Amino acid sequence: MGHEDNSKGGNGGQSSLTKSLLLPGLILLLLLLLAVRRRNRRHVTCDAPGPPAWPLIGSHFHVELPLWRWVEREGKARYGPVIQVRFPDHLAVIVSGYDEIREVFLNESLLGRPQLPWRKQVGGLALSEGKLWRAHRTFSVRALNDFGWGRPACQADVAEESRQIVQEIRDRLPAGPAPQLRSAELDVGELVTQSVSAVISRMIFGCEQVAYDERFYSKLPLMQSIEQENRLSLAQTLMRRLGKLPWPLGPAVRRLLCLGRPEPLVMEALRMCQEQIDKRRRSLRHSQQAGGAALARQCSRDYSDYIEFYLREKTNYFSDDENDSGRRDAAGDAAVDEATGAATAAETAPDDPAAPSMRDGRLAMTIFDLMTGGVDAVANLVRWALLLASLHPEAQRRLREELEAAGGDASYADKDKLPYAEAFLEEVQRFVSLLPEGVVRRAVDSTTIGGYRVPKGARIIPNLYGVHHDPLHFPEPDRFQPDRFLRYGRFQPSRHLLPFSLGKRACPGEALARMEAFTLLTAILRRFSVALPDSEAARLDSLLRGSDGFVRRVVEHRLVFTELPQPPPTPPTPPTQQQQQQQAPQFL
Ligand code: HEM
Repeated sequence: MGHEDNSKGGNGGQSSLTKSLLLPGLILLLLLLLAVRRRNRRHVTCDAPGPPAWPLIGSHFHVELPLWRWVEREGKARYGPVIQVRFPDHLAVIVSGYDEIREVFLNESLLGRPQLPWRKQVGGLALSEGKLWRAHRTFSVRALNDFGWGRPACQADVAEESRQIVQEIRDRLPAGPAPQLRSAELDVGELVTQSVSAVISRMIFGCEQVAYDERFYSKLPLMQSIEQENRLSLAQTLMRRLGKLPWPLGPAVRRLLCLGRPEPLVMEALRMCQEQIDKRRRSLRHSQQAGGAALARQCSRDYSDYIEFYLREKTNYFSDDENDSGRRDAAGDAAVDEATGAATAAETAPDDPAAPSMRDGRLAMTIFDLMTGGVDAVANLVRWALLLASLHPEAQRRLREELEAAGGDASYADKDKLPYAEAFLEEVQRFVSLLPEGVVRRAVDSTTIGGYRVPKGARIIPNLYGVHHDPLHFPEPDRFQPDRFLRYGRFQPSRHLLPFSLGKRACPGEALARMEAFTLLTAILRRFSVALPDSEAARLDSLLRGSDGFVRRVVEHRLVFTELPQPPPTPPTPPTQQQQQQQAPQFL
């Protein structure tokens, strides 16, 4: 009995313990459920259709990368023009219809970009947001527009570059007996990239160009960060998610995985850029000491370069509290200071506008963005245009006839006389869609797209390839047909073609890109015919597929370049009266 009583007493003790724990447990659970409900109410969830999503791994196994290919192959037909895809560390919304993409580009709540922890506070153009982005954007667009980028003076620079590339190609052709046309199989990819990068580096750094260095152009932050983002493995996205956990776990994971610091390659690129900025600053100072005359002698152009503009105008554009929130990301700042050798604000004499400051680090980031944005896309546009010209001899013939009819050395200023050349390049942009997913945006506030709710923080991917290949707007979209951009013999652009996007975040380099691509392509095709050699024809499918990067790069290939009979050489255009009268600018 005593034993029974004891055991009863023991069970009774356990059950009273259970009872006393049950009530607080239930209350805790109830509170948790209420908190989750409140949170869900506060946080808008996306109601767009999409593939199934599983806890932690999201829709990882239901989609393929790059997303635009998956959307075109099956996603669009199954889920429609707005699709949500959940990844372990973020929600992506892929938008394919023209009306919906237009809505994205013009929506103020979708002006953000996915944020890399270290990049947030160091500015740059392409991946910053808020006030910081606005300040850099206003500054850069002003520099691009008002200081001659895309204007006649700058056109002369590009024309000079196109003469040089033509000469380089000629030099690579074997000498032959006089009446026979000289011909050779060449890969001109690097020549084109060098030309484009020479133009843009002269515009940014002035006359002292940065020597061509492939690392500098292929590994720059804009490309690198976006491409890395697009290629993250499941394990990497899971790590990212762990890094978002609350203190102390999240910060510990971030520190362990070095998530808050720029890549060593980015640091190297920043350092290279800072060296150029310092060099330019010194030369401008010397030129000012010599009364501006030295610069005028040294450079034959009449527009400012980007750094010159920065040194002269920065106080008008940037204030000390330009940070979005006033918070500074210590790890990011320190890393960029270290990379660029820039002094912190405290070390900088406030009344010395030429002294290095933290903003030099930001200038370096913006320059990277302009150079990577500028070089890779434009060089690939010209290379795609040459490849497509080689596959369409009839288009090539019409283009050349038009160039001959417009006069031996017709330039970009004569483009109204060259509607077929413009239509040809427009069709290259459509057919290839160089940035098939544009540049990813981020919702800075909850909003809607095509009537679907989209929460703050979601990444928005505009499927530009999909719009450019929509049979509703471009019949037989997989046929290369420049004539679709001609009407009664005149160039007729289409509003459904959006290679440079629209609205406040649209590509700031559009005018320059169009001018460069047009000038280089017409200069090359005026002097040479291009054809695909048999050795390359065997892998035509992979050539037409291109690479699956952020920019659809042309894969390496050779074309047969045959020199055409030369028109008589025309002397270089003398400087205009306005150009001669223009005073050497004052800086520093
Ligand atoms: C064929 C050539 C080019 C194409 C197809 C292209 C396309 C684009 C697109 C689609 C965007 C994204 C806009 C958005 O999010 O709405 C963009 C942004 C950008 N592009 Fe271009 N681009 C080209 C050439 C250039 C050139 C020559 C430069 C530099 C001079 C440049 C610099 C930039 C920069 C800095 C951004 C980021 C702008 C921002 O976020 O505010 N691009 N480009």
